[in-house]
Amino acid sequence: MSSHLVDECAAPPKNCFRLVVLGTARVGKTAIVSRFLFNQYDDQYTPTIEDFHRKMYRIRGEVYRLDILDTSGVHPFPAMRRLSFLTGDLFILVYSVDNYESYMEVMRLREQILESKASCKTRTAAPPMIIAGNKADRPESEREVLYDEVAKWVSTVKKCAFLETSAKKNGNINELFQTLFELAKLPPEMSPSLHRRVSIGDQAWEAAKKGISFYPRGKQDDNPLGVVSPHARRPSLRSDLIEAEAKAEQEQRRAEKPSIPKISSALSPYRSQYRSCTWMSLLRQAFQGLVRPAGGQVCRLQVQHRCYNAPAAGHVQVDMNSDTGVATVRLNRPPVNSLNLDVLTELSIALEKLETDRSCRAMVLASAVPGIFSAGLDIMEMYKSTPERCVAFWRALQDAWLNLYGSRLITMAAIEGHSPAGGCLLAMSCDYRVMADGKFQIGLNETRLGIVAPFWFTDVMLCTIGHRETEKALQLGAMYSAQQALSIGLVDKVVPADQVMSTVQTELKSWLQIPDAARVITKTSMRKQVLDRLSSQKEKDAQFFADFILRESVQKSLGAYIASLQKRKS
Ligand SMILES: CCCCC/C=C\C/C=C\CCC/C=C/C(=O)SCCNC(=O)CCNC(=O)[C@H](O)C(C)(C)COP(=O)(O)OP(=O)(O)OC[C@H]1O[C@@H](n2cnc3c(N)ncnc32)[C@H](O)[C@@H]1OP(=O)(O)O
Repeated sequence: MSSHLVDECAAPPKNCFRLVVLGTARVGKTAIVSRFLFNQYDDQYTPTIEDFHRKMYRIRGEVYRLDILDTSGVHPFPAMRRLSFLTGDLFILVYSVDNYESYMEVMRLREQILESKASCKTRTAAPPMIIAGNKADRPESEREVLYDEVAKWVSTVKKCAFLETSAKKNGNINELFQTLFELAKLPPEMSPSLHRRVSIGDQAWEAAKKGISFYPRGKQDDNPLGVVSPHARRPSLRSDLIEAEAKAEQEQRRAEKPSIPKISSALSPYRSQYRSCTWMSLLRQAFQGLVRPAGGQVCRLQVQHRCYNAPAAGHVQVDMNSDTGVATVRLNRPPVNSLNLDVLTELSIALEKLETDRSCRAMVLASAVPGIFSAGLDIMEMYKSTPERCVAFWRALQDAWLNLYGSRLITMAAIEGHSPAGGCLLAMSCDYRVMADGKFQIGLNETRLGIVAPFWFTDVMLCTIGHRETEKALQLGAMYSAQQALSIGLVDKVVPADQVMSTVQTELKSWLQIPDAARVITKTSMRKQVLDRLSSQKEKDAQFFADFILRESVQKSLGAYIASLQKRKS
């Protein structure tokens, strides 16, 4: 039976909750989830990338839905991680009693969740959380985290509980969920021991779905049921938004005060602040703490992004060919694909998703806008902006670049148009570049705008064309034709515009013949130093960018450059 039938008895928004499970690798997050859902334990360790589960309940005549996000402890996917903070209603933070560092990570995670929630002023400033000290079955001699130390810390923090657990021995798993559900004021029957686990097709569940009594009269309501949806998929951004709105409306109707505005109306005053403001951009701004709710009222933003065929994904289109394992990612922000906060966020999330998609081996970065690859960073993000916005924007760029340059995938740029500055950075960060011959230009032209290419732009160019060419290119802010770019090694192949894509596909064939593991190790070892240089100083770099770009002299140069672009047009 398919999962949509489970959803036939859809839970009302007020009864839908998202539980996010976080912690470092190998602490037993998936084992806890597996005990909770299936009462199973698997001794084999397989790193989780991100798993989504859904459990439906029928409790006292009402339907409830619990979505569970089992997150990765291994991979650094910052955009996905921040989204999980934003969309979670309740959290389990897991450490392992034999690993002190994993406990430290739990403390950091709690801070990050609170920071993220506070920044978008969601209804729950401190969401309910429980700390699970897992692997409590380990011998005392291996213990690195003392029970008393954690208990003492947890007693000082709000809306937080603590239990030691053993997913292996099924120790305290029921209690863990029961305590969390109590803390979150959810029905206690949601915990494993307080409802009957049934499967789809079970007569009791089918009867409950139809609202008829399977049991003798009056008995059904006393028998809470829980069913795991076998094919649950993460909801799209749009359906999450619709649901979040419905939930907020419902709550507004239920509670006479305080009134909770519709999300759209709560956020609408902010739409006018930004050009082409989409829901994705509102998510992004909330994500970065830039959206404040209207009129001092509270609103809840519970959204999720799915990159494949997500109807709400506007600026980055992903087309995954599962036969070949090749994804095509197209920038789609007319007129010139300038990279603003939204585009960079969408790009980051798309890249993270592809990175975790085991069927994906290669990615072609291209444009959906004719005649342009990307005009680079959106100058309007840097002109007359605020320090907070500048930092948020720069962090988004850093994340997108780290995801692209550090990707395990074969990455190829199909440059079918102009590619200045940030556009050139994206192209250079791929493994291979094919450019259309003709009038199009590519290069790092920052000095012409009166700004300076950051050290990591420079590093990538150095790795691509060497020291001497980079020195000249950067000082002059040189823009090259495709043929000139080919001659200095800035691109790998130049072909007529209508053959760029087919040439990329042909080139890909030989790259795909190389065993992935060997290729990835080689790529990683060659790029590590450059990636580490930025990773180790991201915050400093973001602050430095904001300070630099907001200097009066730099703003003046940017203003003049914008005017020159407009003049050239007229
Ligand atoms: C020791 C000190 C170290 C300090 C270092 C610290 C920190 C680093 C600080 C700063 C680093 C910043 C790094 C910056 C990177 C960048 O990417 S900056 C962006 C550079 N991009 C450009 O210069 C491209 C400019 N655009 C063009 O040249 C052309 O538009 C084109 C891409 C060749 C396309 O030409 P065409 O097809 O003719 O289109 P139009 O020129 O008519 O443009 C259409 C509209 O789009 C607007 N636009 C163009 N580019 C951008 C852009 N990048 N951002 C925003 N808007 C852009 C253009 O103005 C037109 O708008 P209107 O229709 O007139 O409204």
